[in-house]
Parts: sequence; structure tokens; C-alpha cells
Amino acid sequence: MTVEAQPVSELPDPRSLGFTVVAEDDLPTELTDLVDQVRTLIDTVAHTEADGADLAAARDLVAEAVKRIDGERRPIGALVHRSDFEGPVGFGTLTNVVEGPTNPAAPPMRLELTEEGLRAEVTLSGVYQGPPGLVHGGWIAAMLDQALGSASAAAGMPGLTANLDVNYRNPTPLNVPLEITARVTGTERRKVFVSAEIRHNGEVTAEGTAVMVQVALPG
Ligand SMILES: CCCCC/C=C\C/C=C\C/C=C\C/C=C\CCCC(=O)SCCNC(=O)CCNC(=O)[C@H](O)C(C)(C)COP(=O)(O)OP(=O)(O)OC[C@H]1O[C@@H](n2cnc3c(N)ncnc32)[C@H](O)[C@@H]1OP(=O)(O)O
Repeated sequence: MTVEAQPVSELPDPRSLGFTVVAEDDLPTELTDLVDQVRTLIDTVAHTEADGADLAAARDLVAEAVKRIDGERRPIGALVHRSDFEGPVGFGTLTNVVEGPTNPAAPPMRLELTEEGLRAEVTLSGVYQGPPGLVHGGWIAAMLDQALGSASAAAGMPGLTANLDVNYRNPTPLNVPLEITARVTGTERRKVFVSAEIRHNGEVTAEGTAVMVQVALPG
């Protein structure tokens, strides 16, 4: 395959394109702690058998909490920059639904650089359920898409998913550690070919390939 990737050093700084960028290290720990607590809240609400009085009291407490922090909001499209990625490749959306550090709807997942590409470990609660006891297939696809897109971006070639192909090889269980791996397998003009897997206990439960297309960036 031919390689015509834009060199990483030529990628523009998203700030120069008008994006709001927040350094991940500057996010208050009170905010990331709150995100964790809200995750626990979502899981608890989804499974509780508490009685009506307790549910009503909990609703009032949550409403009070919302009132306490509602006010100025970061803009949609705000990016977060991770300092553990070198140069201009460590950008992602702050509220990304799979990995955004301020999004309590995202599972506690963090892709890390490896020699081969990217790797994450994640345990999904019952909030991500599809079939009984199993992760929803759409979420499996979402996690693979995130890993695939991030592998492309981490290699200096951020783009949009043009095609995503998922094979579900074995059931993916809830409430157990899952391993996600992804890497770039080739490039051709603006296309970046990527592959990824999800494993439980070393066994592949799902695998995906994607064509990411690098979009023209000004500058
Ligand atoms: C320094 C960065 C600055 C900016 C920072 C911004 C963001 C942060 C950066 C990175 C983010 C980090 C991590 C990523 C995280 C998560 C990943 C999630 C990814 C997504 O969740 S993303 C949402 C879903 N995604 C879409 O919303 C795309 C909708 N879509 C389109 O916007 C267009 O469709 C587009 C752009 C894809 C192409 O449009 P286009 O006009 O640019 O290009 P064109 O059509 O000419 O195709 C060019 C070559 O791709 C081939 N091609 C086209 N389509 C194909 C297909 N389906 N299958 C196979 N090949 C295909 C052609 O055949 C041709 O190939 P060839 O070169 O061989 O001719």
C-alpha cells in the first residue's frame, strides 16, 4: 500500500482552527471525581429496588445537585488534550461518548499507547447491557470505532470513520475486565486502514476493521 500520510509535524494546532482546547491535566479532580460518582449513580439507578420514599428523596437530591452546578457550559466540540501523547496527536472531544473524561455516560476507559498501537482495559456495568448479562452490540461497535479512530489519530492521521466492519465472535460479558487493542494496518492516499479487537480472558469476543478518511484541515 502506498503511504501518503500528512506528517504529524504538519498537523495544525486545533486552537488555530477555532477549537476550544482543555488540557486534561487542568481538569479539576473534583470534576473527574464527580464524573465517577455520577457513573455510580447511573448504575445504581438502573438497578435499584429502593422504595418510593427513598427514590423520591434521591430524585430531590439529584435535582439539588444539578441546580448547584448548572451555569456556564463548555462549548459543544470542546477538545481535550492528553499530555501523555507526544505532539499534536493527543486531541479528542471532551465529552466523547466512549472515552470523554467529563462524560459520565462514557465507560471508565482510557486508551494507552503501546509499541503496536493502542490498548485499553475496561469493565462495563449493566448500564451497557444488550442480551442478558452481555454487552450491547452497538456499544461493542462504538468501543471498536473509538479504538480504531484513536489508533489512526495517534499515528498522526486523525480522520472520520467512512466504513466500520464488526464481527461478533463470542459473547462479551458485563462486569468483567475487557481488553481492547487497535493499530494502523496501512494507508492509501487519505484512507487509513485500521484493525481492533476486544478480548475477555485472552479470547477475542469481537473484532473490527475500519477505513478512516483524513479530512482536509486548513492551515
Ligand atoms: C490536529 C487535529 C485537528 C482537529 C482535531 C479534531 C478532532 C480530534 C482528532 C482526533 C480524534 C481522536 C480520536 C478519534 C476518536 C474517535 C473516532 C470516532 C470516529 C467517528 O465516530 S467519526 C463519525 C462517523 N463518521 C462520519 O460521520 C463520516 C461521514 N462521512 C463523511 O464525512 C465522508 O463520507 C468522508 C469524510 C468519510 C469521505 O468524504 P470525502 O468527500 O472527504 O472523501 P471521498 O468520498 O472522496 O473519499 C476519499 C477516499 O475514501 C474512500 N471512501 C469513502 N467512503 C468510503 C467507504 N464508506 N468505504 C470505503 N472507502 C470509502 C473513497 O473511495 C476515496 O478513496 P480513494 O482515495 O481510493 O479514491
